[in-house]
Amino acid sequence: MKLFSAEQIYAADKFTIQKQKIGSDELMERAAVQIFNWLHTRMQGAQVKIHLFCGIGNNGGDGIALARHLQEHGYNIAVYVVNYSKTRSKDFLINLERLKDRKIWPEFLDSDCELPEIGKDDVIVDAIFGIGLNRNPEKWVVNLMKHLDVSQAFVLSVDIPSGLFMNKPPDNEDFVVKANHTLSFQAPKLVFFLPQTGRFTDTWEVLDIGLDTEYLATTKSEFELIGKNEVLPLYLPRKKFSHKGTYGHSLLIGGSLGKMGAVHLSAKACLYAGSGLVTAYVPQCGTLPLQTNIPEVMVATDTNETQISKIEHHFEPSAIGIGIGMGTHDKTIKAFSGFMENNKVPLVIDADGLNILSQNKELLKKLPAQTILTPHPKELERLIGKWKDDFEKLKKVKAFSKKWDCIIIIKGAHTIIVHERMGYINTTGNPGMATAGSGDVLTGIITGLIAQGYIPLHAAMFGVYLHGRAGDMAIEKTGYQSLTATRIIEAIGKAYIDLFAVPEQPQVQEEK
Ligand SMILES: NC(=O)C1=CN([C@@H]2O[C@H](COP(=O)(O)OP(=O)(O)OC[C@H]3O[C@@H](n4cnc5c(N)ncnc54)[C@H](O)[C@@H]3O)[C@@H](O)[C@H]2O)[C@H](O)CC1
Ligand SMILES: [K+]
Repeated sequence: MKLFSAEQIYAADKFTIQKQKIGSDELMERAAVQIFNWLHTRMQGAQVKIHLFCGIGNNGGDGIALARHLQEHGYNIAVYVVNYSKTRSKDFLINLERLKDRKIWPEFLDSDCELPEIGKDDVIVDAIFGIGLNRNPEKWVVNLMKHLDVSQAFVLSVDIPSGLFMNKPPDNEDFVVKANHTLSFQAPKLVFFLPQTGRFTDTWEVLDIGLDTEYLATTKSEFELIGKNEVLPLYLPRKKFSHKGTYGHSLLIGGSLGKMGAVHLSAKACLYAGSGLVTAYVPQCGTLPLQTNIPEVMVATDTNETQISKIEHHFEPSAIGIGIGMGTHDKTIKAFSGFMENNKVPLVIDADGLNILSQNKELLKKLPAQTILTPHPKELERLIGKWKDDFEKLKKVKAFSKKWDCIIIIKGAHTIIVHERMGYINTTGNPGMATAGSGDVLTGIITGLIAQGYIPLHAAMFGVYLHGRAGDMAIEKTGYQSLTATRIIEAIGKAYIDLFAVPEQPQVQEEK
């Protein structure tokens, strides 16, 4: 699913209005009817007080139009116009007139008004600012936002929590309404997925207001959400007449004394993701535990007992994952540099591999095309330098990806896969996955997918999705706290099967 910029949404509006030969107020009406239906389905006419706070632009217009529908269905409403500007939008005014025709008189709020009383069991509709916000709200509007927050009432935001910009974080978190739920028109907004701005709404949902499908399909966005619909077409089925060689030979290089578990987890995940053969290259101390615990994995051993000191392999791997648990011993740095000089095999670099790369930036020139880097935030900072906010971070990562012809997986609550000008945002996964070894599992999965023939970008998208989905399926048994990396691996099979699960149909009772 594409995530559009504010400019693209305005352009889609314009295009739709022309093509469907409708007035702009018709789009507002659709938006209001969709929100009304959402509320009506849940409230079923309940006489809970609904406070509608409406700005003077089109977001406010949505709120005013919604108020009319709620009143027509007998809801207990109070309508306020947050009068922050004299420049009111045309469709706001049309809907204000329609409201007045029904003898509903909103209360006009401005800088010296008294704030309305709101009970904690009431509902607030937040239609103050939408995607048109272009400067910080004035102080009195911020006070109103605080007032909404302390009321503890349920806050339903229209389109986007008021005060959130579409392309930068707020200057102050008090400048934004804290929404319990947001009903967003046509497409989710990028800000819902970034750590600095995603926390302003607990949950969100998209409402279809019938913007032109051709426009939406042909317009290129800079961000896309990755869900089942997006990864299913990437799936490479297993063939009947195939053998283990068909599915590639993965090589995982890493481990050091005390961190051998990382390779263990990566290698196991790689196997579970479907790699035909897996070899782990580890220091000598890793041989016995690996051979004992995962008999399916072959082990090649460094001459050094406790760390990797020279990387050699005597077969042609289909894909290599390197860096997991590897440490940054001088000997290992030398071995890594030597390896990078000569390696042409598709590569996934994680953990200490990334740290070594950050300290030896000349090695970036040696990355094979489309190498996948999987940094967590600290590793990313070492690689690209500091950023001032999430938006600058994304810009810098995109530039880095283009410059070095690599794919970067920014790990987080919503992992983002960056490839040149595109960012693919994952929708699976949960807070339980913030646990030791979870990243090693991801590296193993992605390496195993490349070995099976997925192109690196598809391996990154498919792998990140599968990893998150396995985590989601595993917590059904473990809960968040007890989820471990091993349990994620064990659920990879379930996650694969789930790709093809048909949603359960509601049971229809046969008439007797
Ligand atoms: N296709 C759709 O998604 C549709 C969305 N709709 C709704 O329209 C809003 C966007 O409306 P717009 O009038 O462009 O902007 P806002 O209502 O967000 O802002 C109002 C207005 O106020 C000015 N302004 C901006 N920031 C400030 C500020 N800090 N203080 C004072 N004034 C400010 C600015 O000039 C804006 O014009 C969208 O979110 C949806 O809710 C349509 O209803 C249907 C199609
Ligand atoms: K809003």
